[in-house]
Amino acid sequence: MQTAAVSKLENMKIEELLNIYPFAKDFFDSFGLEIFDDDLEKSFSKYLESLSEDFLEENAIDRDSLVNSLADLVETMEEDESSADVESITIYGGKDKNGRDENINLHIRKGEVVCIVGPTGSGKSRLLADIEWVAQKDTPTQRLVLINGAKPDKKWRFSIEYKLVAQLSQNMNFVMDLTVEEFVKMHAESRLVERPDEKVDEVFKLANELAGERFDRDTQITSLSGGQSRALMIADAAVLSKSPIVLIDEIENAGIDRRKALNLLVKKEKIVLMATHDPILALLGDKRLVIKNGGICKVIEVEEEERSLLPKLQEIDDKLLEYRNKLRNGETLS
Ligand SMILES: Nc1ncnc2c1ncn2[C@@H]1O[C@H](COP(=O)(O)OP(=O)(O)OP(=O)(O)O)[C@@H](O)[C@H]1O
Repeated sequence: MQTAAVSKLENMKIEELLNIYPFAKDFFDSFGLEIFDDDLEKSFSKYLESLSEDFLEENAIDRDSLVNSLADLVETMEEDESSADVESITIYGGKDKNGRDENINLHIRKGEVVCIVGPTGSGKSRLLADIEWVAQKDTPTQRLVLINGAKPDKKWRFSIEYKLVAQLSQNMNFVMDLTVEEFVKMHAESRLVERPDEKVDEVFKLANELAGERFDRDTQITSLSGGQSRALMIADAAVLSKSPIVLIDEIENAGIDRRKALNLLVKKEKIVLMATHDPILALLGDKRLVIKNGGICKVIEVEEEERSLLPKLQEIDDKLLEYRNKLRNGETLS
């Protein structure tokens, strides 16, 4: 708990506190604390002192934990606001592996999907890492990343509470002995979302829509298939994560509905960047960054002409899926 935040609250007049943090009214109500007109001029600490010991005992509360809980709530609400307001990121090019200028100035807006392509070792992960770290010419690439067109607030780089980026990696190794419902609920509670039960329902429903095979709320997470756990992670990131940017490494062959997964993230107004060589995902994206020798060497806007290949690719993909399922079920392919 930050003591500065606590003492700021303690010194604030009740009237000021309710004006700046309207949700404090619900907070007081939930503890049965009534605010009368003559309380408005009191500081929060004076107000707390005016509560009788009997009242505190009856309601099983104490002054310190009231201040701390309100400070926690303020922190969470402020985090919500600041996470919601990332409208864009801008990447100013640095140098490639030979020290040549990257010559790029790339603007990515909320709701955009950007694919990153390039040979092994070309620097795709480095680019994702530069974004995650909000590079300020202080990484091997010397790239500069801006948020909303400006130098980023320190919180994006140095605070653990403000996570700019949610990473979805290929390996979902669950080791916990929990059911799907318990796992998602734990996430919802740790992220202090409002109405956690509704959010848990939403994550579960979406994850099942994305997964090839259905699973139940009481399925153990350790027994989910690769596709099911990936679907659960994507739904979880879309609904519960406050991070405005989602970075995904390859999701091909994960047995999930990739189009729905992307649509879901876009609908939640996230910026999505993914390293992928899956042609369907590449065509579903808005642009494609081509990486060579550590630098972005080309930006391809996905045009209608290229995108018109999608139905054909989808058909091939469905066919492959059908064969894969046949193999899975022990059938022959002829
Ligand atoms: N512009 C650069 N200047 C210096 N080093 C760089 C640059 N870009 C990338 N590198 C370094 O090159 C190495 C390979 O990069 P990276 O791991 O990002 O490649 P990749 O495309 O993700 O590879 P893979 O497809 O195999 O995962 C890393 O050590 C990375 O830090």
